[in-house]
Amino acid sequence: MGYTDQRFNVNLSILFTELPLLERPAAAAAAGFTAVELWWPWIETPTPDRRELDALKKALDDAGTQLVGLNFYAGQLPGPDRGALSVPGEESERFRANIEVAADFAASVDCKALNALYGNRVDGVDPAVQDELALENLVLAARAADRIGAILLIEALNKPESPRYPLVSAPAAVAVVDKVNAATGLGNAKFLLDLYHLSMNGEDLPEVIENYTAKTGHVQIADNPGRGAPGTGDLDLEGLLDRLRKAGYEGWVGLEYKAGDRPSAESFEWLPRSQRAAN
Ligand SMILES: O=C(O)C(=O)CO
Repeated sequence: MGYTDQRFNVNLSILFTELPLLERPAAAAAAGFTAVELWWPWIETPTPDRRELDALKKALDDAGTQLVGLNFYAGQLPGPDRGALSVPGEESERFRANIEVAADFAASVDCKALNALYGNRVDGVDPAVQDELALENLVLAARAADRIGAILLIEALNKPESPRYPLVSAPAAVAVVDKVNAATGLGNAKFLLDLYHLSMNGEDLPEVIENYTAKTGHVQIADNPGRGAPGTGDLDLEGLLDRLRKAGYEGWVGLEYKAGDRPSAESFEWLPRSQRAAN
């Protein structure tokens, strides 16, 4: 048990961001990793030029890295936004325009998990209206994911850092997972269980693992406080990952932490090099 048994991947939207996007896959590979994940890399546009998509695919292929998770377009993230799909008007339209583009890109690199951030509450808009729009858009996203044999992830964030995001607990995110599956009948919507966000919310992590592992499609980690590498905070991440494994989780564990005051390549000392390549 312990870190030895896990399949780690590196989040290239939070680690290696000191490098241009197209250099990050090779940097992760040089650090010993074979799997990576990304937030939507083109925050200004849900529909980048074909050449940009091809260049990213080439960078992933040339580095020998497998993309194992991709966020749909989520507005300005990093930035004030936390998704677009529940935000009426232009942002929802941008999310819709992104669905097939993101799914086709994921298919082109054999990526099997698409993460759909829900979006912030908007002043003056009835939350029920936002939730209705969200369900419509999530159903479209789940169908697109299904078309390419992928799962659709729904993530809980943390309230202190995302005060306008409505899914700030595991039960809230899982309730949306259940609604999407009930609406599509596809069963491919899953919970993205991020131990950092949930611990920031003060949730009982062993209880969350016990209750929701069966509905979990992806896991992400960072230590708390600080969102740094394992060992920089107080979380028993090794013990929590053991619990997840015992509860039946065999999927990816995304390293979604900040390197801090050092180059990203120096932030993996907690994980022996021999355990970085996915098996
Ligand atoms: O914004 C974040 O913190 C995320 O985890 C996005 O996936």
